[in-house]
Amino acid sequence: MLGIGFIARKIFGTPNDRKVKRTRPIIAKINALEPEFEKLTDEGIVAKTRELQKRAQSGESLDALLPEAFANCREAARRALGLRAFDVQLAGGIFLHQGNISEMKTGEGKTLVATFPAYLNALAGKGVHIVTVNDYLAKRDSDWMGKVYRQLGLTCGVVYPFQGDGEKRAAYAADITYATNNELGFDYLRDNMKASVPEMYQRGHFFAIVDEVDSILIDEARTPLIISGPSQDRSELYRTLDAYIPLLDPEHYTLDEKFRRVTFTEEGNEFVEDKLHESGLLPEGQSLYDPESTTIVHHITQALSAHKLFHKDQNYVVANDEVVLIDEFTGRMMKGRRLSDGLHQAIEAKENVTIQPENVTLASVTFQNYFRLYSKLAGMTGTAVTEAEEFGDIYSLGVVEVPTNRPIARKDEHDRVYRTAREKYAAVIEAIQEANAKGQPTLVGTTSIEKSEMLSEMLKKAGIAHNVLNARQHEKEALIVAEAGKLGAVTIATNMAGRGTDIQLGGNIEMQVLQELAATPEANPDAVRARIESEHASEKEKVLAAGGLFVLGTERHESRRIDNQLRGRSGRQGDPGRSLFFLSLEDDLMRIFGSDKLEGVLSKLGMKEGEAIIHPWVNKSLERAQAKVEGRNFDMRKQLLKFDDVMNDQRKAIFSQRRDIMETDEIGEIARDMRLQVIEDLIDDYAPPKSYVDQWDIEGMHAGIAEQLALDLPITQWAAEEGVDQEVLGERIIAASDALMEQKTEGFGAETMRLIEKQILLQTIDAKWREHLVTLEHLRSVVGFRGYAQRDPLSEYKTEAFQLFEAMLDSLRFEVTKRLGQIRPISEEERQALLAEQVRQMAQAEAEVAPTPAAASAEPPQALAAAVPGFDESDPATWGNPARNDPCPCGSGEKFKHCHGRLA
Ligand SMILES: Nc1ncnc2c1ncn2[C@@H]1O[C@H](COP(=O)(O)OP(=O)(O)OP(=O)(O)O)[C@@H](O)[C@H]1O
Repeated sequence: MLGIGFIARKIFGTPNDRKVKRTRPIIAKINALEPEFEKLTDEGIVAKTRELQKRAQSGESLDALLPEAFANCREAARRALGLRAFDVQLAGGIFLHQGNISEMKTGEGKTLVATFPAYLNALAGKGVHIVTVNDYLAKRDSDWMGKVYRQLGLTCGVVYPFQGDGEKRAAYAADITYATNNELGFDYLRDNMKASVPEMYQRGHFFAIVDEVDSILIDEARTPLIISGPSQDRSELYRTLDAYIPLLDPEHYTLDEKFRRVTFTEEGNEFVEDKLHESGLLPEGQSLYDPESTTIVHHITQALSAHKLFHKDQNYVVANDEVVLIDEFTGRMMKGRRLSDGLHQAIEAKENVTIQPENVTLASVTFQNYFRLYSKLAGMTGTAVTEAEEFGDIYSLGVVEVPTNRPIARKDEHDRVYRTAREKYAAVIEAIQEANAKGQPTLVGTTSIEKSEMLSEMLKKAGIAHNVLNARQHEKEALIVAEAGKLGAVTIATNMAGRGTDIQLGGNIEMQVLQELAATPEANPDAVRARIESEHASEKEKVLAAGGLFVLGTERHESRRIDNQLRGRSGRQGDPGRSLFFLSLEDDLMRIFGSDKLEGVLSKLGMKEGEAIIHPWVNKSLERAQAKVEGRNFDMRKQLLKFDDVMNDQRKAIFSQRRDIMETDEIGEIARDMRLQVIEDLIDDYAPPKSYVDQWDIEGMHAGIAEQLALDLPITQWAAEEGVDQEVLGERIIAASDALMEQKTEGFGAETMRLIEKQILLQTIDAKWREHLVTLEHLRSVVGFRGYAQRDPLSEYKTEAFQLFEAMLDSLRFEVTKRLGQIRPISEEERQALLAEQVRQMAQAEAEVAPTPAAASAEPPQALAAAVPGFDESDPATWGNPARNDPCPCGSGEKFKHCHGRLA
């Protein structure tokens, strides 16, 4: 029976239908403008952009400009790419502009959709960021869509790892910037470690369109981005502990695959304890349960995890003496990403590669918090409804389903479930052969590099020609994708073939033209293109007749979305296609997530060797298992976010303080306020409020003042005077310390003093903040245990994190005041000595680099000769090139690298 809800939906439409309907009048306006814009010359299009920019920047709302801007953009894209955006694409663009997630089915052309809101919002002149999941897509999309922006008279840039400074700066200064979430997050962190505003790359966080938004804001949200620096080398420890793991028996540990957890049993603990005693890593008489053993327990547990939870070629690959992680969702190598807390080192020990030094966190941010910096956020995806709740909860983003341009013609068949993996793969090979025989291009999805290579071996044996697309082959990605839609092509892929893998039926014309022109440079490009286009048309005809692209899945992923993305490689733009998953009871997902019931049912049905069960009930029960995992991950992320929120508020406070300090002209006042607070604290400590003189710790105060303010004051005498209370004392100390600082300012000159104050403040903030991050991390791991004491870990964490933050600010004030008290201009003799030392060191450095002419010429000796006669400590331009470990010529007493050397 149909419920009231259904009838109501039929009459009134769903909320989604209504949202889509509301775009109709706007789209009608854009369409009505089309003939007028078609008539514009190329210059006319650019002139229109300039006009719109003026209007936007003089206060006209972007909403009001939308129809003209979209009409201009559509015309520009038609000229630059030969694609006329469909009405549904405009609708998708409108939703993005309104700060929503546009859900558009795979292959509907989201890359083009993003140009509309990007163009409109870029008119405001504050920069628009388009965020992609990987560097390949950032480059591809900025090349591809860059043509549209240029046609419109706007600039477009791309940001990528290891880019030159100038190029990156230009990319961020462009109207539209393409970048991965990683690069954006890292640049944000790096920017906030810089010493002055002009050095920063990002000019703010105005509007971001996040492509494949669920991958970035949901899958990856759990991973914090971390900038870290090396600390001590403990490779010996890792190697020693690693050697114990292979000696363990199954009763020594318990493995919980569902929660990805492995722990030692009582027996295991005893075994390990003995081993540690033998090697001397654990002192005799100390047990693993003693609090002093925390670190060693931690590391031996990591060694165990490295062996039991991390699998080569599934979770990571070993390449060039390095352990490189593989992204679970995209199947791509995550170069530079390291597991924390010694886990990466444990895996390195297991794989017997060089153990990289452990790192300490210098700065970190999660994607969730990075993206919450933007004034407006929007996203695109093929598959968001499964996570609509999370988007609403965490990012306040609404999800709108945009209808497809043409109905989907792909057939998604029911799963086929076999008893064993062996039977499953036999059936897979057979299905590939069958499709191949009629020329249907086939894309085979696998869940790991290992499995993709195993299947490749099997196909070789069966004599079927094919390509393999996995993280090992990523250089050839574009080429393999370009071929994958050709008649009879077979492509085995890991989940690298997901978002953005645009497989064109009959092959990719552009790629073929490029290849042919590279092989025969003398050929006429137009003739080559014409021939390839006509060949392509007939090949596409045959592929369509064979049924379009066949997507064959060999396992289901934990997340439904990843499965849907694989299916979505087929049936793009209304093309025909087919998708089918082959599963077995031995698959991880089935094994781990309640296949008992399933197995019972199947055995009752009495399956024969090689036979599959195909039933909608199986699909349903699998989807339930997947939903369960997704739900659990969601809860984990929410919890993580709550913890991270605490740090995020603190980070925002510190980063904004930092920026104020970089920009302010009143640094002297900030430093003085800090000093006054320090003096107040000192008096409170040694002469508490309402206490009498004979209760004061006068000696302590004298020493404290000497230490903090570099002043030797007659506190004892003052305290003996009639009528001297805390207030009078305070006034005298302030006067003395003000006088001292004034004297220093005169000695250095006001300008240099400001520079020094700024640097000391920034350096100290950075150092304190880093220490604080480490402390917070420790606090986080410790509060978990407190759960046993019936206390809520989160509120414990919040309270303590706040106290730690306040303590950090206190110690920041003390440190800055102390360091400023210690600086002094250097004397004439010291200056001479310093110069002599510099000359000596430079001569030595030159002697060392002499054998390589290039390096020697990089530091011309004239630089020094020119610098010495005019040396002026207040003018860094006259210092020549001090060595990093030398005292800073400004006379701060700090090493150059910690002082002015940081700015250079
Ligand atoms: N208006 C249009 N007219 C004709 N073809 C179009 C149009 N818009 C996009 N296309 C084509 O559709 C294909 C898919 O585009 P695109 O890769 O942007 O899809 P997508 O929505 O991002 O898919 P997915 O995210 O699932 O990979 C491309 O080959 C593109 O050229």
